[in-house]
Parts: sequence; C-alpha cells; structure tokens
Amino acid sequence: MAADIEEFDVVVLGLGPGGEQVAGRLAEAGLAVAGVESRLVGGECPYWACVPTKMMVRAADLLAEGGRIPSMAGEATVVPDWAPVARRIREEATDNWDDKVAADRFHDQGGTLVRGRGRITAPGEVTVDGSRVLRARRGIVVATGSQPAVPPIAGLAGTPYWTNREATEAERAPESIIVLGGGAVGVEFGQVLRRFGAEVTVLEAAGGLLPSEEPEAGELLAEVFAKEGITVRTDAKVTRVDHHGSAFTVMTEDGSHRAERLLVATGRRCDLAAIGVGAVGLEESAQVIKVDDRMRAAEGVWAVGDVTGEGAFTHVAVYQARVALADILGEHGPAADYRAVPRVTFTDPEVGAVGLTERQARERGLAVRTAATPVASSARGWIHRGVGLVKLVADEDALVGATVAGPCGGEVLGLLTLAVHERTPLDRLTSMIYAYPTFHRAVEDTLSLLR
Ligand SMILES: Cc1cc2nc3c(=O)[nH]c(=O)nc-3n(C[C@H](O)[C@H](O)[C@H](O)COP(=O)(O)OP(=O)(O)OC[C@H]3O[C@@H](n4cnc5c(N)ncnc54)[C@H](O)[C@@H]3O)c2cc1C
Ligand SMILES: NC(=O)c1ccc[n+]([C@@H]2O[C@H](COP(=O)([O-])OP(=O)(O)OC[C@H]3O[C@@H](n4cnc5c(N)ncnc54)[C@H](O)[C@@H]3O)[C@@H](O)[C@H]2O)c1
Repeated sequence: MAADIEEFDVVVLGLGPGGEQVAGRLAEAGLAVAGVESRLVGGECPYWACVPTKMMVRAADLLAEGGRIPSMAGEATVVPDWAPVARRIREEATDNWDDKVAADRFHDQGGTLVRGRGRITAPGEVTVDGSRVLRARRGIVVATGSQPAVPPIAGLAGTPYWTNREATEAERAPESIIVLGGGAVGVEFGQVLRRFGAEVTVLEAAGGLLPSEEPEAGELLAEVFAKEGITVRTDAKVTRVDHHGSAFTVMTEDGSHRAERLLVATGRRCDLAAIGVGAVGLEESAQVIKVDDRMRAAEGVWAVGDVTGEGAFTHVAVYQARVALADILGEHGPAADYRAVPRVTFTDPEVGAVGLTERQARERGLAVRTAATPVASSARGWIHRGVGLVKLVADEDALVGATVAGPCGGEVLGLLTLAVHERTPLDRLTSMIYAYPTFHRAVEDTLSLLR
C-alpha cells in the first residue's frame, strides 16, 4: 500500500547548526518546513563538540592559571577534579543530551520536526526511516554534517576507542590516553586531559601539530605541550591497535604506546550514499557535496555546513545557512565568500588563523610577503609571561592571511579577520592607533616587519 505523502515547501535534512538555522528561519518566513533529525536537534556542536569541549578548555585553563600564581602572586594549591566539568556539560551544556529546548524552539518557529533518518529518494522527495514520505515543493536542504573518520588501522575496529562523542560524555578523566591525530580535536582534548592529570601521548601522522595551519603554530604548541609533559610523536605511522583488559597498545613503526584510553581524532567524513544524493544526480562516492556560491548543489537542492567541505566550523555552517536562506527566499543577499574564514583552536596558547597560510598563498602564485613576531613583543605579552606569535601573510597591498597564537589569540584575530575580509590597505593598518599595552599591539609590530 502506498504511504501517505506529506507536503512541505522545504525539507531540511539534518538539524545541526546549519540545518537548524535554515529550517527555523524559513519557517519563521512562513514556509511549510519539515526538519528531519536522526539524533539531537542542534547537531554535533552543542552536544559533542564546540560547547562541551570549550567548557572543558575553560576548566583546564583555570587550572593552568592557578598553577601560575606561585611565581607571580603568592601561593596556590590547585587540585584538578573532573566532576564539576562533567556536571556542567551534563546540566548546563547538554541538558543530559536532551534536545527538548531546541525541538520546542523549532516548533515555536512554525517548523515540523520529523525524527528519524532521512534519505533523498527522488527529486523533491525525502523518505524517513524507509516509510514516511515528505514532498518538498521548493527544495531540499542537505545539512547532515559529518561524523568521526576512523582510519582502517589493523585491530582498531571493535576496540572501545573514544571519538569526540565518548570523550565528551566521560564522567571521569582517564589516567592515561593516546590521542590519534594532532589536529584541532586532538590538541584541544590532549591539553585538557593532561591538565586534569592524564598521561597524554599525541600521535600525529603529519610532520607537526595542526598541520593545516602555519608550521610555526604547530611548533609553538609542541614546545608548550613538551613543557606540560605531553608526549608528541609527529610523522607517526600507526600500524596496529590492541585492547586487552583495561589497556590499549598502539604500535607505531618505531615503538609502542600503552594507555587506558584511545581517542581517535583523525578528521571527519560524510556518507553521501546514506543520504541518497544519487537520486538528485550527485556523486555518492564523493567526499563532500560541491555547492556554488548560493549553496546550490543541484536543481532544487541546497547544502550547508560540514557536508560542503568549505571548513568544518559552526560559524561556516551558520554563514552558509544565511546564504542558502536568502537564495531560497529569492532575496538578493551577498554570495558566499571564503577569503576570510576565521578558525580558532582553543588550546593555551589559543591558535587563531584567518585566510591563507603562507604556503597556500605561494601555491596561488601571489607576490607573498610575510613577517612574524613573538606575542611577547607586546608589552602585555611580556607582563603576562605569555607565549605566542603573530604571523602575517600579505600580497602587495593587503593581508591575505594571519595567525595569532597567544593569550586571547582568538579574540585578537577579530582585527585581522576584518583586515583580510576587507583587504584593508597595509598603509592604513600601519597608520592607525593600537591601544597600549594590549596583546593586539603585536600586530602593529609585525606589520612593520613585512618584507
Ligand atoms: C570535538 C569538536 C570540537 C569542535 N569545536 C568547534 C569550535 O569550537 N568551533 C567551531 O566553529 N566548530 C567546532 N567544531 C566543528 C562543529 O561542531 C561543526 O562544524 C558543526 O557542528 C557542523 O554543523 P553542521 O550543521 O554542518 O552539522 P552537524 O553539527 O554535524 O549536524 C548534522 C546533523 O544532521 C543529522 N543527520 C545526519 N544525517 C542525517 C539523516 N540522514 N537524517 C536525519 N538527520 C541526519 C545528525 O544527526 C546531526 O544532528 C568542533 C567539532 C568537534 C568534533
Ligand atoms: N576549535 C575549533 O574550531 C575546532 C575544534 C575541534 C574540531 N574542529 C573542527 O572539526 C574538524 C575535525 O577535527 P579533527 O582534529 O578530527 O580533524 P583534523 O583534520 O583537523 O585533524 C586530524 C589530524 O589527524 C591526523 N591523522 C589522520 N590520520 C591519522 C593517523 N592514521 N594517525 C595519526 N594521525 C592521523 C591528520 O594528519 C590531522 O592532523 C576540524 O577540521 C575542525 O574543522 C574545530
């Protein structure tokens, strides 16, 4: 017997930060919108990613700051305790992984929440859990995000390894942990858990930590990690994983490492076949859905967020959602522009970056000029005993990329994001006033060194 077909203007597949934004705003604009979600409304960011991990980082930074008291401010005894961190994550961040608030918000905006796994089954049609058929008169928005990518290492499958999801739900900090991958997830968790007393080993396949950022940032982080007692192995080739009793053994080409826990932080992947994108003519074996600068992927199909491969960040998903929203509503908003995508890795020191790295700028054939200074060149950096760096990448006229590592690196980045986004002429940046003694004065110092 044919299933009843439910009619909507737009069906949004996945209600993470990107999908939630598009679906809620379209519903507020008066369209009939179905939002399909198989896990929790809100997606990865509030439940297993940005928000809970930044609560961990905040707690870990407090511990480190307490540890700095003896040399500058007197006496302090700091005793780490994971219990308040786990409690904050459970009670304040995630409502014990319950999405009622977000689901109610979507309902109040006028949307229809359809719980279940959706799949595109024909142009303008999504089928949920194989039986409930939703027709989308105006189109489908794919906002299905990404999931942890687990490398095919011998022995790994079937072991109780953690991804960001289990690590976020942990009720206690492990005594020891091996972190596979020294990208953003690996370095944030690695430093947090070390500060809560765990023995931490980071195994990174590339030549440095945060390999997609400026090498100077990864080198700085490696120095800080070494001082904090974190073992970092770069160029690591993991050959096998075993789990016996309560311990993991991770074999690399030049040795083995043992720990209570193993965190797999080796990137993200999208499963386009599971979403059925072939039904609208898209390649199911592709890694991401290619979109144009209006987020259009095919006739009547838009995509936003991690699934587009334009930067796996909440702010990119929400930005793309705005662009898609305007296009669906027939408004003439600005097209997507990724020249100044900011990203911040919330280690201590924080690593903020925007635009191109030096290598990317050279690969594009730009007439590259660069300069770098330690953040301590600002009086405030020295006063704080902060470590860090500012690195600027410019073409002939303007900044095309910048990195700020240091205390509040992500906040200092705001100035540079605007400069890269607006292509502010270098002579204007060098002729303005920078407040004394701020961290961002290191930007002024660095500008004067551009060669
Ligand atoms: C540990 C960690 C920390 C992070 N920290 C930050 C940070 O500090 N700042 C930052 O900007 N970014 C951070 N990120 C990245 C950020 O979480 C993601 O970029 C963001 O969540 C992507 O949003 P999205 O809407 O594309 O997808 P997601 O958040 O992945 O949401 C997609 C949703 O779609 C649902 N879904 C998938 N397939 C289907 C289907 N077939 N049917 C129905 N529903 C489906 C999923 O259940 C999910 O709820 C972090 C990521 C991780 C892993
Ligand atoms: N603060 C933030 O904004 C923040 C924090 C965490 C994550 N994120 C987002 O989530 C995405 C995913 O983070 P991630 O750290 O999982 O991915 P990533 O791609 O940033 O880093 C993965 C790292 O794992 C390494 N790797 C891959 N295979 C390996 C192997 N077999 N052995 C050892 N190392 C291996 C890679 O070289 C890379 O350095 C990030 O790219 C970022 O967009 C953002």
